[in-house]
Amino acid sequence: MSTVRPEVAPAADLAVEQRYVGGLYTRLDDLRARTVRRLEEQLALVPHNPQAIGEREAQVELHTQRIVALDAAESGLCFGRLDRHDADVPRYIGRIGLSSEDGDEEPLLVDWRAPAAQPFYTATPLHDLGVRRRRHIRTRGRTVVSIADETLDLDDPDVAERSGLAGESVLLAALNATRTGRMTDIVRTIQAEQDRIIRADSRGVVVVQGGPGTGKTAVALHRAAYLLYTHRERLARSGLLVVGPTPTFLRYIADVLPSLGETGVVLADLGGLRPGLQARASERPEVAEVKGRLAMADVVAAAVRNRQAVLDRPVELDIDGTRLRFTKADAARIRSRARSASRLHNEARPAAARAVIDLVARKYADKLGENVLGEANLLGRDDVAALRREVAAEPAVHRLVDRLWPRLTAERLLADLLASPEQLATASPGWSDADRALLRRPPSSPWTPADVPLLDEADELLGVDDSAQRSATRREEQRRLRHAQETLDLLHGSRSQDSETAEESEELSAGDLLDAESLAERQQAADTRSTAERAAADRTWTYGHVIVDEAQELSAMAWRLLLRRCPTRSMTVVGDVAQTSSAAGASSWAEVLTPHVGRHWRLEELTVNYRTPAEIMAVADEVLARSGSGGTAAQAVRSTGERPWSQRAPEADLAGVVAEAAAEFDKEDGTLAVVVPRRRLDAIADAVRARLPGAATDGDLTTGPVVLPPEAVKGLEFDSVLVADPSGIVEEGVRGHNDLYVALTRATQRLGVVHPGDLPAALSGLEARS
Ligand SMILES: Nc1ncnc2c1ncn2[C@@H]1O[C@H](COP(=O)(O)OP(=O)(O)OP(=O)(O)O)[C@@H](O)[C@H]1O
Repeated sequence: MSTVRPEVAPAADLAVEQRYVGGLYTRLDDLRARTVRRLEEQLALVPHNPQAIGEREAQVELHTQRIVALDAAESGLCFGRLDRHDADVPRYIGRIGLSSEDGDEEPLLVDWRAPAAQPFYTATPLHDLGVRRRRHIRTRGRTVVSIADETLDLDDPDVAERSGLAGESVLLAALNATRTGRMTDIVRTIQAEQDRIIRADSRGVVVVQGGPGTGKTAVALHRAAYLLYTHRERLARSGLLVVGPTPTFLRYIADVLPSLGETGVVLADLGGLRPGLQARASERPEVAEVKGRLAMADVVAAAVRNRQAVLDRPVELDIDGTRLRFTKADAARIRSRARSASRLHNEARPAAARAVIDLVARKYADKLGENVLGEANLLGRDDVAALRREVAAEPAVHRLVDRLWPRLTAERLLADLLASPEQLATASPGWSDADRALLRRPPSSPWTPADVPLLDEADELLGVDDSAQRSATRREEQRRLRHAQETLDLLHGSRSQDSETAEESEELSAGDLLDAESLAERQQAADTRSTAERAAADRTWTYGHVIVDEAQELSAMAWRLLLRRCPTRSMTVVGDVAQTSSAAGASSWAEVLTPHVGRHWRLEELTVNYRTPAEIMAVADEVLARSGSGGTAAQAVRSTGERPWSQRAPEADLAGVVAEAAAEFDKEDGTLAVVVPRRRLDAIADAVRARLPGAATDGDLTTGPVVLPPEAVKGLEFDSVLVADPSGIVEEGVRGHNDLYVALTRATQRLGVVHPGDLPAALSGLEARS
């Protein structure tokens, strides 16, 4: 399957394609120059009212985006050509669509996402979709450097030998290329099984299951670009969210969408999904597992309820010398009045405050107007109203309201809950002490990614007490209205004084067309942030489409958060249940998704591994078979002829041997990762750094070798991978075999394993070296 058979076209063809591609670049330059001119014109405008400012901003945004897209198309503008049975002119496929100036029916270049481009990815000799020949055009800068042709003709004797991979030689060249530490796009070589998923209907939840290296991330990102192209208007308004496992992973994939000309997408990891918070602290996997359980939704809800008018003993109040008693039964009355006012805690607070004041005022009036003869209260209605005002101004009553119905933020609620054994116990009836103990933490501990869904859950129940905000908004509206009226009065006044001729008085003035209200509306400052910026800053934003990568790692609570962000359930979920490392993650898609979307999801599978050579996959498959995860490996698409090896090192020398092996790998081209059990991270990183001073333990993969624990290499890939202490990785992880499987499958070229003790039986396929 992996033989590279160049399908080179004659040199004359190269000249033909160079002429055509040259023409495309001329057109691109022309369009760019025109767009720059339009942008400059807009920037030179001096808008005189807020509406014009808004319009100008929109135009500036439009032209800027267009320039960004045109610039992104520069590299590899055109990469394909289709010759069809029933058309005389060839169809060229590229990164963007370009039409000819005189509006010819056949565009100069068809955007890879357009339906007309699909046969480039999916036509086969058996289903040729009207295509006679598919040509892959490779360019460097603006120069065509090679052409590879595939004839889709069943009578062609070459066809029978082919592997079924579209553009095999071009694909294999891309797969063999050394890596840079940043993911690149695959528009030139998308394969048919990937294309089907990229273009799948946007409605509903699509789950893409596939072994390591099958292109799940690549497919997810190209699908994002495809959906933005196909549903541009809708998604421009509602936004698209891509969720990945770690900040390092997000940095790794960050260039792909911009290289496809798309910049308006929100990329976030779980810890970054709460606006204004970067939850980056780490915690033990057992703790994250407990926090991720669905039952935590009940715990958070109970924690909120337990902060609502719960008294363990009566409160004595002193109002102007009069002593009053506020009982547990009184608190219960407040609770039911406030809860019937709003489901949301903070929104119910004004009702709680009113109920407390009413009740205290009544007790006060009863006491003051007590009739010793046992007859009706001596106070009249006005007296009672005056007492109510007095009670409402009383600091002791304010303190009582704060105690009975505190204004709560999600952060405060959760910090209090996790720091208080009593609050935890009341909020989690039926839980084991051991699980509760896992949740406990000191009050000012930093937030972890697993806290983010809990904070979000709390926000859903707390809401905001926006009464202060509402009255500020009302005041601001009134101010604008007054100002608008004054403006109109001024205009009107000046006209009546100045208009001397009948003709002038016939002219329409602003006051004729506008009333104060609509002028005030126009004067509202336009929100000039892009959709992505607004979405990223708003916790309650709901996206038009959500893409989740490495989705097998998400806990049930994280799913709840994401599904709230996507009420339409238009989602693409990609992952591999055989690579789950977190205890809270998934072992089957049905188990994860059924509680949230029932059976309304469909499964797509990817079966070909584009990353890992067959020699390495043979070893990794053995680990997978023993992991009991039930995952299925993907078929490796190429082999390198280089066998992965193992080397034994005495425990005392482990770090040194690993450093030496790393230095050896580092002589090869491309990127290098050393994957180690977390507990050995510092020692091995120090040894590797002593040998290779550029080595890092953080997530910048572009600067040199990295030493990382298995959970940090999820989703990434490197030319060379060195795994240290495989048994340590298996023992340390909650799903240790999965972690080892992930580590082994990161390599695109070579793999070595250094082991202090016996080699795990699953790795016996490695070539032992001394
Ligand atoms: N059609 C393709 N053409 C060229 N390269 C491809 C293609 N499909 C996948 N690749 C490359 O294969 C590698 C693996 O892809 P990707 O990271 O998307 O796989 P994955 O399924 O997400 O892997 P994992 O589950 O291990 O994280 C990447 O370098 C990607 O660019």
